[in-house]
Amino acid sequence: MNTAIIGATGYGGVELIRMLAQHRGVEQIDVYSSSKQNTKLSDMYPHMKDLYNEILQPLETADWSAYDVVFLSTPPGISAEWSETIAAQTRVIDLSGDLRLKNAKTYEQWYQRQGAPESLLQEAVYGLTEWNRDEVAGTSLLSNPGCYPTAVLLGLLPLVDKDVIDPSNIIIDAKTGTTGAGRTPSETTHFSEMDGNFKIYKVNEHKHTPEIEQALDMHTGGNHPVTFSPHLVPMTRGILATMYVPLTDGTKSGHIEELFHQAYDKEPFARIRGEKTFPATKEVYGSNFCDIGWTVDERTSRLTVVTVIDNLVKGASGQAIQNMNVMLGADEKEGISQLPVYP
Ligand SMILES: NC(=O)C1=CN([C@@H]2O[C@H](COP(=O)(O)OP(=O)(O)OC[C@H]3O[C@@H](n4cnc5c(N)ncnc54)[C@H](OP(=O)(O)O)[C@@H]3O)[C@@H](O)[C@H]2O)C=CC1
Ligand SMILES: CC(=O)N[C@@H](CCC(=O)OP(=O)(O)O)C(=O)O
Repeated sequence: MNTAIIGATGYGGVELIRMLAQHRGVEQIDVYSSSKQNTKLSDMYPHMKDLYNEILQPLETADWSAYDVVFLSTPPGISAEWSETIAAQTRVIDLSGDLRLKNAKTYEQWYQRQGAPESLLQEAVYGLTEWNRDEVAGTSLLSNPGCYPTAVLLGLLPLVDKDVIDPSNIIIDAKTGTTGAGRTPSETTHFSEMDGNFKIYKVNEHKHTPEIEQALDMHTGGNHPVTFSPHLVPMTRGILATMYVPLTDGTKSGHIEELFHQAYDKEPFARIRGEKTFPATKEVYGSNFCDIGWTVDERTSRLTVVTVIDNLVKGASGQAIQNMNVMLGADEKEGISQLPVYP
């Protein structure tokens, strides 16, 4: 398999290389850059020295048809511009938010930029692999989910799908490490702003809100806004999402357990930790796992679901490779079955 990465100099790109390099079906990983062409990627990232020696190439002269898959690991707006050209020649996996929202107006409202062409939005398949495997297998234009939506939806979909929670009153409280913001330093994420600090940001304004709602609404058939409060914590990787949801009348905790098992017992990357057994971010660090725990509060009839992922793996590059494997009919676990790094 021949692969190419646009945006290879970013965190998502480097994480793609780490895992593609361990993929037994991948022969070539070419890297493209809009700003650092003709230098070695390992000059920027010395941890790759002598392990990955490819030179960054310019996008303009690429022959995309030479690749089985092209990954776009670029900021919003870039894949809206490039996907059409590349998708005419080969498979595309877009890690940005450009092709996730089916409604261009919703994208424009939340991302405050013009959306991708309508034809691309309709063609792109949303690749939350556990819930969309058949569609993923049949597409050549894949939109990889956002990091927060991956953590949130893997925890909620088994429940909304079977009507055991009230979808009109969902509260999501999620925490992320700073790599979620990419490699470019910013005032919000640099060391002295984050060390020993803990911040809430973009409350009710985060661009992942409509992505979460779109997926939930597809399962409920309704139109239910969610409350979403993201937080930044002083760690490099990881997301822990806590979802507070009212149970519908008569739902018992044993039924919740059964639904998680029904949804995920055969899934290689969704691990059920059980009732009152809560996962921590380090337990999935560097891996493609999403771990899930929960508890029922009988006093309030509320369910608390907790999920953890590594934002750069299951939240981005790992899930992108999982989707690539499904698209190409390879073993879904190939290249991404590393154990978490612990401690
Ligand atoms: N970090 C995370 O946890 C997650 C990230 N994502 C999404 O994945 C994408 C990549 O994220 P991440 O790697 O963290 O971001 P980074 O900021 O670390 O990297 C993005 C890369 O995009 C490239 N780029 C910038 N401008 C252009 C351009 N005009 N044309 C082509 N390439 C360009 C840059 O490389 P160069 O200058 O060399 O071209 C840069 O290295 C983003 O859309 C992000 O939102 C999704 C889920 C989780
Ligand atoms: C810490 C931090 O800033 N995290 C990012 C995570 C979003 C992301 O990377 O996802 P997209 O692919 O949807 O752009 C944020 O909150 O915007």
